[in-house]
This record gives sequence, structure tokens and C-alpha cells, in this order.
Amino acid sequence: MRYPGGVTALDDLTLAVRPGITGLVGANGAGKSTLIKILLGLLTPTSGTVRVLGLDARGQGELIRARVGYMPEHDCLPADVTATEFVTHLGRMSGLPSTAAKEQAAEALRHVGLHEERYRQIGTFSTGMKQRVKLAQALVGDPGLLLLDEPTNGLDPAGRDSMLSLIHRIGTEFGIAVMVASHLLSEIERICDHLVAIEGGRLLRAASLDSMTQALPWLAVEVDEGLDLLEARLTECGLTVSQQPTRRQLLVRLDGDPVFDTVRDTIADLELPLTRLEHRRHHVEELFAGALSESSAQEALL
Ligand SMILES: Nc1ncnc2c1ncn2[C@@H]1O[C@H](COP(=O)(O)OP(=O)(O)OP(=O)(O)O)[C@@H](O)[C@H]1O
Repeated sequence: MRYPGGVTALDDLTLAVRPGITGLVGANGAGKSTLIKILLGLLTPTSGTVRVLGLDARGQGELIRARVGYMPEHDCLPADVTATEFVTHLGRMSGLPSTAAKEQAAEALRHVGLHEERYRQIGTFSTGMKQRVKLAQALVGDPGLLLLDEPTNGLDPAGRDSMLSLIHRIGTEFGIAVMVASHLLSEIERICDHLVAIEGGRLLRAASLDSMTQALPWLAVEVDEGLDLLEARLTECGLTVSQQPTRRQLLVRLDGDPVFDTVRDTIADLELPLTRLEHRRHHVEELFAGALSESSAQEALL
């Protein structure tokens, strides 16, 4: 995709996205919004092919938009109408008859937790509530796919958590495929089945989250106090232990089932306040740190 004026926003980007929740991650300017607009048929790529739910995004954008819910990144809500009026109106715009639009608007607003506030003017809403209205309008019309562009923008940590839980629920309980764009990998990896990472308009990596976070043979142990004592005692028991001082954590090598029991019993014997006992997995961010330094654009299928 080359914009008039010569900016190449996407290049050499080949991927397939399966049902489930897919995170589209990349820094600001990586090309996420451009990709979403191409998927919706709102932008026509300079070259290449795009199919969405079996439809050709180049000529069938209107059909795609009828089946896809879209939550844009930027604030685009009228201040002087109620949430119900706005969501109903957009339901009508996407072709629903009046009664169905009203019913679906009420249902969507309930799903996003705005049932009580549905008759309030949007101008009086907090940022979090406005993001929820944007999500509600994307849900109207029984979409088969949701494209969400930076849904946690502008939200505080609690607001981000609840928005992410909501998206996760939509993807799992309602069975709607979701592609959610974010520049915050650490945030989005919590709710995604698949990740697509782009950098400078090129594909960096596309894979299922499971395949990126294979368990490592280490047990992470966190105690509020007594880390040195615990390390010494576990080493005496013949375990391989390394201390992670920055995280106030011990990593204990897992080379057999008794390791769990030994760690548990030792902590109990020493009466230490255990806060975490976890089979260590790769953090997705660590993997991307490697990929980003190689800066390798690679074609991959999910
Ligand atoms: N209408 C446009 N005309 C020219 N260049 C554009 C246009 N829209 C986007 N770009 C450029 O294309 C590139 C990709 O932008 P895009 O908005 O798709 O990125 P993004 O990953 O969504 O970033 P952000 O999260 O900041 O929105 C950027 O270099 C941007 O400046």
C-alpha cells in the first residue's frame, strides 16, 4: 500500500488469519490502521490481493462492511445524542430494520456494560465509556468478524483490563473472530490466540501464541522474604537454582517431578511467604525483542 505522496505503508505482507482472537501489534506508524482499512475495503491497496470472510476487499467492500464490525481508533462520537440513539442509528445504517436495530443496540450496550447509562448523552461519558460505545456499535448486526483499532487507547490500567476482558469474552463466548490492533504487545498477548507483528509495514512474525510461549524447563518461585535462605536450602537438596535479583525470584530447573514437591516442602519448612510458583514460559516480548533486532521480515502462515 503506497499512499499518494509516496509513503509506503505496507509492503510484502502475506498472511492468513484464522478464527479466534488475533492481535495485530506494531509500533505507531507500523501500518496497523492502514491494514484494517484495507480489510474493510475503505482503502484500495496499490497492489496485492485481500480476502475477508471469502470476499474480495477490492470490489466487495460494502458486503464486507455489512458482515464486519469496526471500532475505529480515533474519537468519532457525537456528543449530543444518547448511546442508544447512536448505536441504533449505526445499526440502521448497516441495514437493520428499525425494531431490530433498537433491540440489537440495547443488547450490545448491555454486553459492554452500559445498560444503565444507555439514555445518557455521549458527551457526558468518560473515555472508558466512549470506548465501550464504539465497541457496542461494532457488535450490532451480528458481525462474523470484529476489527478493533487500539481499543484501549486513552484508558487507565483498570479501564484497559476491563476492555481486554470484554474483548476476550466476545471472542470466546460469542464466538466472533476478532482482530485487535495495539502498539502494546504485553497488553494484548493476554487475550490473543494468534499474534501478527508488523514493523515498518512488513510482516515480522505471525504465529499462534502457544507456539510462541512454549514452556521452559524452569520453575519460577517468588517469596516476599528469605530468597537467599531458600536458594541455599534448595541447592543443598541438589536442585539447580539461579536467582533473579531484579524480579526477587528464583528459577529452579525442572528435571523431574520431585522438584515441585521439594520446592513446596522447603518453603513450608522455612515458613516463607510464597507469592508465586509458576512453570516459566517465554514472555512474548522477549521473542519479539530478538526478532526486532534481526529486523527480519518473514512470510509466515498462522
Ligand atoms: N492518509 C495518509 N496519507 C499518507 N500517509 C499516511 C496516511 N495514513 C497513514 N499514513 C502513513 O502510513 C504509515 C502507516 O500508518 P498507520 O496509521 O497505518 O500506522 P499504525 O500502525 O496504525 O499507527 P498508529 O497506531 O500511530 O495509528 C505511517 O507512516 C503514516 O504516516
